[in-house]
Amino acid sequence: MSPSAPPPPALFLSRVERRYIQGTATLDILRGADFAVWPGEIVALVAPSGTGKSTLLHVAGLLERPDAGEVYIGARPTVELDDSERTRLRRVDIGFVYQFHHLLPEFSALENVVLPQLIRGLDRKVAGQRATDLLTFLGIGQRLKHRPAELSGGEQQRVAIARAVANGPRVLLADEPTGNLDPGTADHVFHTLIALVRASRVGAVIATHNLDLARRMDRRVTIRDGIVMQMD
Ligand SMILES: Nc1ncnc2c1ncn2[C@@H]1O[C@H](COP(=O)(O)OP(=O)(O)OP(=O)(O)O)[C@@H](O)[C@H]1O
Repeated sequence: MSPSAPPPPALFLSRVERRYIQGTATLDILRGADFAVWPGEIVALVAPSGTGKSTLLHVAGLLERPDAGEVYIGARPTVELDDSERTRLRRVDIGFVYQFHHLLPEFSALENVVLPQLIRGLDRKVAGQRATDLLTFLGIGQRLKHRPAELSGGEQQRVAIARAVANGPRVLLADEPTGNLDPGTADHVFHTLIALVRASRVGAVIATHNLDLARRMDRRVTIRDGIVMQMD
């Protein structure tokens, strides 16, 4: 690649197909979906229930293999990689945020953000400093030693966001990240999430039913007949 070549998309799905067999029926959920997300871009994924949002996130996050097509993380094709290489790539390059935070209850906020970095092989001190910086950026620097049960829902979700970006991923995938929060808290968490994505240049896909939040992202896409389409 020449020095002046633009950076590749953070995430690129090329002609992705994914189908499920349910009894005697075949469900063609993704039917040749093309979808690119650029570094620093935040894309809202808004589509009716059952159209394939989670499927798309699972394929993009290397949790499921497509039946056809290719998934690029940065410039790297992933479909032909073996399971251990896909797991490694997932740990380093992809962050996930779910509706329910899935934090480890017996660990503090800080430890929850340190752990994925240790699993990746980072030094404990470096990991601790990065976790502290991230949690401070997200406005919960005063809660580092609290366990999840001692935090509010919004605080828990901010810890989950810090954990998702702790390893400096290229791609952040979020499935209704504020769906479990009251509107005021959701707004605040969303705001900090956006700020973090902008600051870190991660490419983010956020599945949501909340059109108000979707309008505040860079771009909105939907899934229609198994294809990803721009909404506006
Ligand atoms: N592992 C699976 N086996 C069989 N069918 C599946 C599987 N996973 C998903 N499906 C089906 O594929 C379709 C799409 O599911 P998916 O979870 O991607 O939809 P969604 O758009 O995320 O929905 P929601 O907004 O309700 O979460 C659904 O009909 C679902 O039942």
